Amino acid sequence: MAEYNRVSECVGVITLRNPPVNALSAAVRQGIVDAVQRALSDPNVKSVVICGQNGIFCGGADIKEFGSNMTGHPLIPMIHAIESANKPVVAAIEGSALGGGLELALGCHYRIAHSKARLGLPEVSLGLLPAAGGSQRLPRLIGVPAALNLITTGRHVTAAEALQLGIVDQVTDHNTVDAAVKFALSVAGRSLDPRRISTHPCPQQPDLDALFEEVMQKVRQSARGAIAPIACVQAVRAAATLPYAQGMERERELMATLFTSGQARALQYCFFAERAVGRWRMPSGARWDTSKSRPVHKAAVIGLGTMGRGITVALAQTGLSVIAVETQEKQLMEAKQAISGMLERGAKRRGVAPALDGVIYSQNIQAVADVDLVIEAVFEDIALKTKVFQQLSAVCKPGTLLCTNTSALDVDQLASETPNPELVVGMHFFAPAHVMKLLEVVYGPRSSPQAVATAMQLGKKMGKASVAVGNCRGFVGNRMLKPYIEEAFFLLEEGATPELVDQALEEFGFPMGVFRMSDLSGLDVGWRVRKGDGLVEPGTASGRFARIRQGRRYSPLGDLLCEEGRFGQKTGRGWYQYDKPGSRVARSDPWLHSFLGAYRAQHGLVARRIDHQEVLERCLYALINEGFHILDDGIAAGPEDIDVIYVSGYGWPRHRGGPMFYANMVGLAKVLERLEHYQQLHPEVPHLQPSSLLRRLVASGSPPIHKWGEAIKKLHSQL
Ligand SMILES: CCC[C@H](O)CC(=O)SCCNC(=O)CCNC(=O)[C@H](O)C(C)(C)COP(=O)([O-])OP(=O)([O-])OC[C@H]1O[C@@H](n2cnc3c(N)ncnc32)[C@H](O)[C@@H]1OP(=O)([O-])[O-]
Repeated sequence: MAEYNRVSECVGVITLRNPPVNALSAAVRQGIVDAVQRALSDPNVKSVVICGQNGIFCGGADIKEFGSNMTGHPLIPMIHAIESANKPVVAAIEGSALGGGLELALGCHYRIAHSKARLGLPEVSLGLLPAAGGSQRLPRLIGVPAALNLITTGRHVTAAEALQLGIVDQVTDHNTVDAAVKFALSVAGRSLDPRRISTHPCPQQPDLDALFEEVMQKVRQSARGAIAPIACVQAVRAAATLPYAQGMERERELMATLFTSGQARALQYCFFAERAVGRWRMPSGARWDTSKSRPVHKAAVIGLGTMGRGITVALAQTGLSVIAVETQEKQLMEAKQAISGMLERGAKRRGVAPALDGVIYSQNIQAVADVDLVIEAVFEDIALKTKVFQQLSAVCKPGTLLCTNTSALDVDQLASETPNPELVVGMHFFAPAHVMKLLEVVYGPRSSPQAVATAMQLGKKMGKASVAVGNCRGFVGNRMLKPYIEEAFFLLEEGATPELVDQALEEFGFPMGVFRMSDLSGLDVGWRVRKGDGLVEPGTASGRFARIRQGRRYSPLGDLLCEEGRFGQKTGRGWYQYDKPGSRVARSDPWLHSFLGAYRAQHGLVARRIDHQEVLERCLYALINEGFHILDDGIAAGPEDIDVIYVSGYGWPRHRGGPMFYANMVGLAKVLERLEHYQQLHPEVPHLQPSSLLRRLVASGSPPIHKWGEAIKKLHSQL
C-alpha cells in the first residue's frame, strides 16, 4: 500500500498505492510508517520523496473507514514522525492533495506541485475539520486569514495559488517526482529546523479578536445550522492563540464532537450518494456500466426563454458547438445579448476566454438538421412541445437524440409523437440552468439505454449532479414538492402565518422557506398548473366543502392571491410585500394577515397555535412520504437518488443528508407514527396516508438506509 524504492543512489521514494485516490487507509498509513523508518535507518539515504501512484498524490483519510472502528497506525503520529525526521522529506504533489493528503504534505519539509495539481482541506464539507494537524499547521504556514478562508470553505486551490499563498515551494510543468527527487538532492544536509511548520508561531495578525469575530459571524450566517464550519474557526483560533501542543489538543477535542455527529454522517453520506447516482440503473435492467453513450459534438436548444438561455450557456461552456433557435426575431436578438453576457461573465469568473463563437443563433428550426442532440425548452405546453417534436423528427438527421426540458409533462407522450421514441428522454434543468447543479434525466418506458447514457454523460460534462429518474407527474423533485407546499397552505388555514412556516423551515436549514421560495419563483406558475388540472374555482364559496376538490382537501389560498394579481416578487406582492416589483427583500404584509383572518372567518376555521415542530413534521414528513411512494413505484432507483435531487436542486440542507436520509436519522417508526397521527386528524388529506413501503420497512425492522435497496427488492419479491 506504500511502496519504497531508492533512486539516484541516495533518495528514498515512498509511493502511495491505494487506487483510485490513494486514500490514507490503515494499510497505507502502516506502509508509510514502515517506509519512513526504512529510509531514515538507511545510511545511504540522504533525503526522501513521498508521492502517489497514477498521477494523484492523496485524496485524504479513507472516508470509508469512518463508519467503522478505526484501527491501525494513527495519522497524527505518522505525520509527526515525518516532520521530526532528520533527513529532508519532500512531497511530490500531482493531481490532488486533499484533506489528510495535504496534512501529510504539510508534515513534509518541502512541497513540489505539478502545475495542474489541486490542493485543499475540504474536511468541512464532510462535517469534519482538518484534524491531522492541518488546522494548526496551515495558519502557521500561510497566516490566519488565508487559512481561515481555505479551512472554512474547503475550497481547492490551484498549484499557482498554492505557490502564491506559500503552501508549496515550487511548481513544475514536468514530471513532478523527478523534480522532487532533484530538489531533495539539492537540500540534503541542510538544517531542517526552519522547515518544521509546527515549530513556527502563527504570523502576527493585528486585531485578531475582531478578525475572528467577523469571520465567525459570517460563517454562522452561511452555515445555516452546520456545526463543522464553526468548529473550523475555533480550531484556527487555537492555532493563533495557543502553543502547538495545546492547539493540537483543541483540534482533537473539536474533531471528537464532530466525528460522531449526525451532521458528519449526513455529509459523508452525501459524498457517496453523489457518486452512487452516476451508477444509474433502469427497471428494465439497463445500467450505467453496460450502456454506451453516444458522442455529442454539436447540440441545439429550441426556445430561448430563461431556461433555454441557461441551457445554451451550460452547453457552450463545455466546449460544444450549439445552435440556439428562437422563431421570433426580437426574442432571438434579446436572447443573443443575454447569452453573450452570461458567457462573458462566466468566462471572466473562471479566467478563460468566453465561448461566444460556440453559439450560432437561428430563427429557423431547419438549422438543427445535423446536430447530435436537441434540447427543446419551449413554453410548458404539451400541444406546443408535441408540435416542436414533430418538426424535429422531420428535420434532424437519423439518430439525433431528442430531449425535452420539461418540469412535469409526460415524456412518454412526447416520445410517442416521434417515429423513434427510443431516442427521446427528458432533461429537466433547474433555473438558472447554467448555475444550478441538478439535472433530472427522465426516461420513459421506451427510452433506449443509450439515450439515457448519453444524457447522463452530457450532464456530467456540464458539471451537473445528474440523476436518472422514471417518467411520472413531476418526476421526483416536483412530485415530492407538491405535498410539501399543500401542507404549508393547510397550516395557514389552521392558524399559521407565512413568516412562522418559513422561519421553521429556514431554521431547519433551507435557504428559503416555502412561501419566500414561492414568491421568488412566481405564484402564477402553480396557479396555471392547478387551472390546467381543473382545481381552480371562483373564490366565493365558503365552508368545508368549498375546500374539497376532486375528493380531497384543497386550499384555494394560492389561487385567491393570484386573483388579486399577487404573483410574488415580480409584482411586488405575494405572500410577502416588497418595496417594488422585482425587489428581493421580503417584508411581512399586514394585508396578507387580515386576508388570512377574513378567509378563516369565511370558511368557519378557528386559528390555533401552531409550533415549529408541527410545521416541520407536516411539511417534511408529507414530502418524505411521497419519496417512499416514488421508491415503491420504481421512479427513483434508490434513496440516494432522491437525496441528491433534494440537496442539489431544492435547497435541502446538505448537513441533513436529504429527505430520505433524514427519515432514516429520525427513525422510520417515528416518521410512520407521526404520519398516522396527522392522518387521523386530517383524513381528507391523502398525502398524509403513510406509504405502504414505509409501513413494510418498519414492519421488517427499519433497516438502515444503505440496506433499503435490498429490503425493497425483498419486499417486492414477496408480493
Ligand atoms: C484524522 C483524519 C483527519 C483528516 O483531516 C480527515 C480527512 O482527510 S477527510 C477526507 C478529505 N478528503 C476529501 O474530502 C477528498 C474527497 N475526494 C474528492 O474530492 C475526489 O474524490 C477527488 C478530487 C480526490 C477525485 O475526484 P474524481 O477524480 O472526480 O473521482 P471521484 O470523486 O469520483 O472518486 C473516485 C472514487 O474514489 C472514492 N474516494 C474519493 N476520495 C476518497 C476518500 N478520501 N476516501 C475514500 N474513498 C474516496 C470515491 O468514493 C469514488 O469511489 P467510487 O466507488 O468510484 O464511487
